[in-house]
Amino acid sequence: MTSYDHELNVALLAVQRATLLTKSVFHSHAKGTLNKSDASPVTIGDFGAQALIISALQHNFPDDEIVAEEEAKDLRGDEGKTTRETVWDLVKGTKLEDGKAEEVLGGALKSDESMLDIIDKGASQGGSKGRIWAIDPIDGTKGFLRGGQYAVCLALMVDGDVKVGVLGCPNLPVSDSEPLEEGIGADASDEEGKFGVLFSAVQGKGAHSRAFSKAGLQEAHSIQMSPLKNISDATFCESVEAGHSSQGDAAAIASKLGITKPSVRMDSQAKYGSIARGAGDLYLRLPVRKDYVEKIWDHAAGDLIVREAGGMVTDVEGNRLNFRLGRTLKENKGVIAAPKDVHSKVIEAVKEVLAGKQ
Ligand SMILES: Nc1ncnc2c1ncn2[C@@H]1O[C@H](COP(=O)(O)O)[C@@H](OP(=O)(O)O)[C@H]1O
Ligand SMILES: [Mg+2]
Ligand SMILES: [Mg+2]
Ligand SMILES: [Mg+2]
Repeated sequence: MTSYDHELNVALLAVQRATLLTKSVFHSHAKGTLNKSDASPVTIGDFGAQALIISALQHNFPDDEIVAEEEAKDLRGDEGKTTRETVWDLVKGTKLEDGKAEEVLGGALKSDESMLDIIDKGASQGGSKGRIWAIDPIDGTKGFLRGGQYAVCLALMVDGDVKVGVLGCPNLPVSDSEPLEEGIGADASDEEGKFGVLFSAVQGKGAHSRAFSKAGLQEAHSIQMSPLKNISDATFCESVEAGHSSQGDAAAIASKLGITKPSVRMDSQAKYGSIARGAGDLYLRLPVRKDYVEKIWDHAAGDLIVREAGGMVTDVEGNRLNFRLGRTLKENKGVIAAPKDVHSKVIEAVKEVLAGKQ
C-alpha cells in the first residue's frame, strides 16, 4: 500500500511556501486585481501561489496531472506585462527560511516565461484515472481582498478518490480550541504565532492541524469533529458571499433543526477546516443558482479533511461529492458537511426546505 508520506510532505511545504507569498501580497496592499470572464476576481497572489505550487509538484511528481483554477492568459503579451513582472518578483522572492525544505520543493523557478508555462500546467481536464492534483491557489479571493478568511488548497486524487488534502489558512487561529469567529483583520494575522494553520489529511490516517511556519513544518496535532449530542446546539458555517450560498435557505434549515445560534460566515475552505477541528459543527452550502456547477478545487481537500475527522460530506441530496467527472462536480449541487451521526438528520431538513421552495 502506498503511504503517501512524500506526497503529504511536499503538499504541506508547497502550501506553506505559497501562503508566504499570499501573505506578502496582502501586506503590499496593491493586489493587482483582474476580473475573469465570469466576473470573479483574480489577484497577483492567486497567480503567484499557483506558480509556486505547480513548480513544486512538477519537481517531485513530473508525471502527475494538475487541475488548477487559474490560467496565465491575462499575464501574457504586452497587456499583461506589468502584472507579469509583479507576479514574477513575488515568485522569485518567496522562499521558505529552511534550505532543506526549499530543496524538497526544487528551489526557485527559472524565468518569468517559464513561470507562465508552469501556471498553465494546471489545465488538465481531470477525470477518474490516475494521479491528479487539484489546486485552488487562493480560495475565497473575495475574503482575501476584504482581509477575511482565505485558504491555499491542494489535494491529490488517485483514480478519482481524494488521497491527500492540505489547506493553508493564514487568518485562522492556530489553536484548535479557539471559538469560531468570522474573518479577522489583517493586523491580527500579524500577531506572530497566534494565527496561521495548516490542515491536512491522508485517506485512512486521520486529519491533523499544525501551526504555520516560515521555515520547515511545525509539529502536527490530530483533530476530530466535536461530538454533538443535540443538533439544536450546533454552530453552522456558511459563505460570507450571499451569491455563493443561499443564506435564507440555511437559516430555514437551521430553524427546522432547532438551531438558535447565529451562523458563522467565513470565506473559503476555512469552513471545512474549522468544523474538522471542532470549532464549528456544520457547513451548509445551498445553491443560489440552478446553473452553477461547483469546482473540484473548491472542495477536494476539505472533503477529505472533514471525513478523516469523523464527518460526512455530501451534496444537498445526500450523495457523496464525485471528483471523477472532470474539473467540476457536475453531478452534485451544494455541500452539506456534518458529524457522521447527525448528517442524515441535517439532510432531511435540507430536503424539506428545498422541496418547500419548488
Ligand atoms: N454562484 C456561485 N455559487 C457557489 N460558489 C461560487 C459561485 N460563484 C463562485 N463560487 C465559488 O465560491 C468560492 C468561494 O467560496 P466561499 O463562498 O465558500 O468563500 C470561489 O472560489 P475562489 O475564491 O477560489 O474563486 C468560487 O469558486
Ligand atoms: Mg476564483
Ligand atoms: Mg475557490
Ligand atoms: Mg481561487
